[in-house]
Amino acid sequence: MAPIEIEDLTKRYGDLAANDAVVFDVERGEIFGYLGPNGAGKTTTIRLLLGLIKPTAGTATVLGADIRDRRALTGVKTNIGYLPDTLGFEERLTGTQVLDHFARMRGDERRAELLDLFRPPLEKPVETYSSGNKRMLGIVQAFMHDPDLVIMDEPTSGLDPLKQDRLHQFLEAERDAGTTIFLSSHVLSEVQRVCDRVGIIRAGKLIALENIDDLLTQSGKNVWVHLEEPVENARFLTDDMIDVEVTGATIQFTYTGDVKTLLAHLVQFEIVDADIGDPQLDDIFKHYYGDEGETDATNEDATREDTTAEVE
Ligand SMILES: Nc1ncnc2c1ncn2[C@@H]1O[C@H](COP(=O)(O)OP(=O)(O)OP(=O)(O)O)[C@@H](O)[C@H]1O
Repeated sequence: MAPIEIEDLTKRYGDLAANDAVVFDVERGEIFGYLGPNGAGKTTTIRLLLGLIKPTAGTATVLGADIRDRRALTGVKTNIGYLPDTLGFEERLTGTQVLDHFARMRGDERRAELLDLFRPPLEKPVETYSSGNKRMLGIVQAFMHDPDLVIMDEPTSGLDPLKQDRLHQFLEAERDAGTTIFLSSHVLSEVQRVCDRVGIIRAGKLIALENIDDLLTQSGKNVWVHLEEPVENARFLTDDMIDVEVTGATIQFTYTGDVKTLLAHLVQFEIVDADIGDPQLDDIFKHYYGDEGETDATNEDATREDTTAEVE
């Protein structure tokens, strides 16, 4: 059984489907990236998986426990690490006291090793921490009981590039040692770097589920051509060119056909300069989202059902 199996998972807030019949599995020993812009439904899925909110329909299992079965879910939580998007630590406690609290619930056999790596301050109250240091404490908390499955909501938000890099290397090493990692992100370079597979969610619906390498290769080539002078679109453009942008004599597009055919086509024109390259994940993301990349604060005024951010 896969560590996470999601079946038609649905969560409605009034008319809004924050998750709409979402289906996918997260396999053992992979880093799975869950992508989508603000408001797409990523946090909703995570909170459902942790039993912090209840599904309207459908279900999921996490380490074999049905998320609707409170007792079963509590049983497996000792083997799950969770890094919430908003860290709900008791602000007056020191870092050490926060970690002691989680250690009493789930253990802390890797605490020293993780503190050595991520180095959050320990002796001052959490309310005085920078957001980056708070996240470092959260990372220690999420991994210190050596869980089989770690769920992270926007893990690098607030981290400087060096700390991001340290976290990415750490996640890759954990994955190689067999830990399953599910992370949500809208930092596409991060997902492209560390994730093995990716699920893309849009307005509550899963719209892509792919191995990262396949997603990048299937998505064609990014082509940029600068011509001696503008030509008529009808002469230049072919059906294999998508996401086309023409600015004067410069044409940019994604080419979904065979590269040899493209080159044979291009030589008919007076080309000043050209570049043909592999797409990046952000190009693919733009393709899926179009102009909606900046969604979608829909229903922000709806009544919030639950604001708990910490695993019980
Ligand atoms: N408790 C709630 N009550 C009403 N609407 C909610 C509630 N929680 C989330 N929503 C709505 O559900 C949708 C999905 O929200 P969600 O937080 O899952 O998105 P997200 O992809 O995690 O976004 P972000 O990247 O901004 O964290 C949004 O439209 C949001 O306003």
